[in-house]
Amino acid sequence: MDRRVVGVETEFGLAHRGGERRGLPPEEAARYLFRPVLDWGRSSNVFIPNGSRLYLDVGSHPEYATAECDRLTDLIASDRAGELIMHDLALRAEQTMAADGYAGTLYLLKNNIDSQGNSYGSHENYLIPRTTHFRRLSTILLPFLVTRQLLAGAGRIVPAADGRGAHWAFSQRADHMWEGISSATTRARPIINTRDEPHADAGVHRRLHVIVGDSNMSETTQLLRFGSTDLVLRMIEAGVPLGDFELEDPIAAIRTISHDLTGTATVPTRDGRRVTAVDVQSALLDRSRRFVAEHGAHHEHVDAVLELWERTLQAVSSGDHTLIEADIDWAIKKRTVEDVAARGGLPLDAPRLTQVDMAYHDVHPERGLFRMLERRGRATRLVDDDAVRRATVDPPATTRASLRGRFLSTARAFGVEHQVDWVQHKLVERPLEALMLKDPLAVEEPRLESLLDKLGDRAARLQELDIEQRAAQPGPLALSERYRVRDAPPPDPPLI
Ligand SMILES: Nc1ncnc2c1ncn2[C@@H]1O[C@H](COP(=O)(O)OP(=O)(O)OP(=O)(O)O)[C@@H](O)[C@H]1O
Ligand SMILES: [Mg+2]
Repeated sequence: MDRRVVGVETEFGLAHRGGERRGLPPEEAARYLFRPVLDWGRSSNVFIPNGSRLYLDVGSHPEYATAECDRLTDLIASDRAGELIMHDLALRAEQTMAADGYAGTLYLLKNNIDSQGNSYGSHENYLIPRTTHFRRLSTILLPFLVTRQLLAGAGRIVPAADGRGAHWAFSQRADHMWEGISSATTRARPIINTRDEPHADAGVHRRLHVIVGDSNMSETTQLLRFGSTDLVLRMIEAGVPLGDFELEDPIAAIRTISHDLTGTATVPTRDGRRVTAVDVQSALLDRSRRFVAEHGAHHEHVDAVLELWERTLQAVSSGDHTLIEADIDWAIKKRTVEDVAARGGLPLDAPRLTQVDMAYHDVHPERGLFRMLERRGRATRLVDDDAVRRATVDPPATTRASLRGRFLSTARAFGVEHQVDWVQHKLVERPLEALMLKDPLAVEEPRLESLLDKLGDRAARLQELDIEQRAAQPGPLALSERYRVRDAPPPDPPLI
């Protein structure tokens, strides 16, 4: 597929530290966090004008699912917009909590393990043709994902246990995966989830649901994570021979690989060989290079993806992590922790270093450690602050999310009851005209226009607000109204 639709869902960790009193438990803090969302959409599961979804399930891990994107930079901007949106909600929650006598600081962490060792996810969704051979997903995609942590792991200090001292791991999620491929998400936590909800034409497409990824802070890590996965999927879809790396035990392998920063630990394949993560990744990189040389680059970042992929494998196999210390999350974090450790003469299991590990994922734009590093030029950027801010209110222009955003904003501007999800657009007063947009790449739809026209003479009466006008509205920017209905023109003066 030349244009692949991708979306990523992020669950955030939440911690409230009280001032004089004890902080609120995360469940309660989460309820405060989502209060403006509930006021705005009368539900804790809402689609917002930038085409994305905000969601709070039972429990304490608020979720943001990006709109469907088909350009990597849109995906990165939309994902980062989610951080800003959550941060904005956190600031408001701090104020309401303080007013209720719970003054304190609310920390929102884009990581995957809390201090109690609970894990929460970062789920990727890729549109793939229904014809994709399932067997190839397990022989190629699964070993790719098991070893992809070298490229896209968020890194973690593992406390001493079972006779092994504190050490670094590539991935936050690896120790929390329990199955290779299955249809359950929560209990079994499979690397690839086979639940079949394509949010598209089920006769033509599937939505591949990948549950194994760590949440990333670094934009370049995101580029490599989504860009390399897309390339591997392209080769699978094109039927390119890719060898067979099917692993004997993917779950044992993902753990072994995560805990070996040298990349030299071997894991058994089904056909009785032993391979390292670098072996698997190098083979797939090599084939990707050949594939791109034969078929051409299908988007403007392909060369950057290949270059960073190669550099990352070199960094792991040579042990020279400085090669990627501004580009790949685990290496950026590791360097920072090592700086702090060296300055204070601290061992790796020092509590201060665990704090640094957590602070790396704090989404607060000033306090968050990753953001600080970025400001100091120690993390490479691909999208600028302005693009991220715009992505909090504007949907990506090249997918159906643009239609969803407009439908939602228009219906709200007229105060008309409506229902929206990834596919559906419905005005409650006109249920029979509900519109299912099954093509995720649709950006024009005459039936949607005529549905909107039923709301009145749009062109004449709706005025689109710019981002500053929206920022001036009360409430979170992401929930601000996109249109204002112009006042009716004043009546003509009476003739005398
Ligand atoms: N056809 C599609 N192909 C690829 N990605 C899609 C497609 N449709 C939607 N997405 C993306 O998939 C993600 C869906 O997230 P969401 O969590 O809301 O859905 P879900 O996984 O079906 O539901 P839940 O997590 O509540 O079980 C979003 O990031 C969205 O952009
Ligand atoms: Mg989901």
